Amino acid sequence: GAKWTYNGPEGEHHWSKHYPYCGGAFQSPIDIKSELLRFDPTLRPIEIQNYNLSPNEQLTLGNNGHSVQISLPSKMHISSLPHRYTAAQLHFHWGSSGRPSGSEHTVNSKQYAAEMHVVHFNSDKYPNMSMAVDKSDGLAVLGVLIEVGEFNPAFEQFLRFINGIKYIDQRVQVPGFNIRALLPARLDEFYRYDGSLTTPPCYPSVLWTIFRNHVTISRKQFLDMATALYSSHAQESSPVPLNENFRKTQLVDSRVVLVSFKE
Ligand SMILES: NS(=O)(=O)c1cc(-c2ccccc2)cc(-c2ccccc2)c1
Ligand SMILES: [Zn+2]
Repeated sequence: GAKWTYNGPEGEHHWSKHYPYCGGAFQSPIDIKSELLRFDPTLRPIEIQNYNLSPNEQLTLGNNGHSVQISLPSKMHISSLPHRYTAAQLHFHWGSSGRPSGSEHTVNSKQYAAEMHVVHFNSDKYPNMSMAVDKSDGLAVLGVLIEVGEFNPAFEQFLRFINGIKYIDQRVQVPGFNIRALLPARLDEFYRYDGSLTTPPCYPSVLWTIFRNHVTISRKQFLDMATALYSSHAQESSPVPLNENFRKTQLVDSRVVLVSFKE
């Protein structure tokens, strides 16, 4: 995509020059602070369909220069929201080998090692992702906070291929696996707020669901993700490591964060 980075002259403080929404309201990520929270008894558990993919299905694992992403089949969707939200892709944000804190959302100022985003679009109202991406009810993203701890076999299903996508625009096909296994056990405990894409063009089009409980990956798995990738092309003489790909937390203004749990 167009040139933007997380640091330097095209870093996040300059995004709004080419992407005006990045300087606007309803921006993500945010620091989820206790004093912002309001329990909402009407929040239903997240219900997902067709996340358990067969190994006979192929998924595209790619390096887009800003993150590692996995394309998702359109049979995967969220069925518990007011409209059907169909899966498009999932990707990650992480720190670096020297700084194992690279989540985008923080909880009472605690930053996690990394964060996964599963991006869906409102397929009831829009024919495809491109038509949905800039509409206020266009996208629903599931956010999972990631800590370093126990080894996570589900993450291994794609991490074992990561050396095939070291450089920008490289892609490999990987066998399908149970994407549900990447999520925490409890899909009924989450934070909910209206926000935006956390990358340019920063459209305020995202219904955010951040699960309360984090998942863990091992230190080696974290290092694989945080040190394997470059945002430069394969033949470039000076490779540019792809890490610290998280946006800083944004102003909440008068937004409230709803929670589905009481204590
Ligand atoms: N972080 S995010 O969830 O807000 C996000 C969503 C989408 C997104 C994806 C499909 C449709 C619509 C929006 C793309 C990115 C992205 C990450 C790295 C590089 C470029 C773009 C990030
Ligand atoms: Zn993201």
